[in-house]
Amino acid sequence: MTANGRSGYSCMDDLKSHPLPSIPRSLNVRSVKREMKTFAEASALSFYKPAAHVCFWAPCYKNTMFGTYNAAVMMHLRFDGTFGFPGGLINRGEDILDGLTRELKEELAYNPAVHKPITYDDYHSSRIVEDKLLVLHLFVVELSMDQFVSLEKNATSAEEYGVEVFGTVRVPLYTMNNKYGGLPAFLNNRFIGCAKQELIMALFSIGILTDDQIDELIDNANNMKLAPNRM
Ligand SMILES: O=c1[nH]cnc2c1ncn2[C@@H]1O[C@H](COP(=O)(O)OP(=O)(O)O)[C@@H](O)[C@H]1O
Repeated sequence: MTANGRSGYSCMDDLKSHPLPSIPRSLNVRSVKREMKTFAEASALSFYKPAAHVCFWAPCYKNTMFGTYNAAVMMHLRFDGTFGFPGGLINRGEDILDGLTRELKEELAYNPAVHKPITYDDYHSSRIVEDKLLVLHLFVVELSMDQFVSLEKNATSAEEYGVEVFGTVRVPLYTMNNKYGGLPAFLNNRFIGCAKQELIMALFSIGILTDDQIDELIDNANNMKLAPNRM
């Protein structure tokens, strides 16, 4: 069983029975719900171009002088200066997992034999971008901390490092005493497309954040006046 709550999907077609994930209260708004599609609905949009991205995470308890966190969650800095998840466009006729694996090799030097192969059980959700005719599939993949750290270390040897991607980051999952430093401040970065909402959804599905914590997080992120060194 995965953080996505399911198991036993062996091929792309199996995902057609996958329901919509539960959406955190703060994202349960019309604009988000309109874009979220079940895999079956998304696959029926044959003229949309698919892309797949992955949120790698690993359980890891760390108590630092800035805050405490229970998981390492990976995002990366992209060529355009925004944060997003590793992954990319799937070629016409290509299996989604094959395309995702190809992209991850290019961007992260990901090696399924070392870092754990991604399976359809790791599928989380799909969203459409109507004006770009895109369907964006998100996978949420739990690694061991050893696998996660190996992926971080390998990333600088990837073919696309310094071209399409400028390094992985661990998302700071705590909120500092000033109620802004850490995750609220991180959320005020620029994110590609719906990646910020995908991050919040992934943290909710994994069980790292509850509805109440997400509400508070968004309030704190919006409340930049609490930051001592605001720009
Ligand atoms: O983390 C993400 N979440 C959701 N959408 C993303 C993310 N990263 C990129 N995208 C979107 O996916 C599409 C493909 O972008 P990407 O740069 O990953 O593909 P590529 O590596 O094949 O060029 C773009 O429209 C981009 O806006």
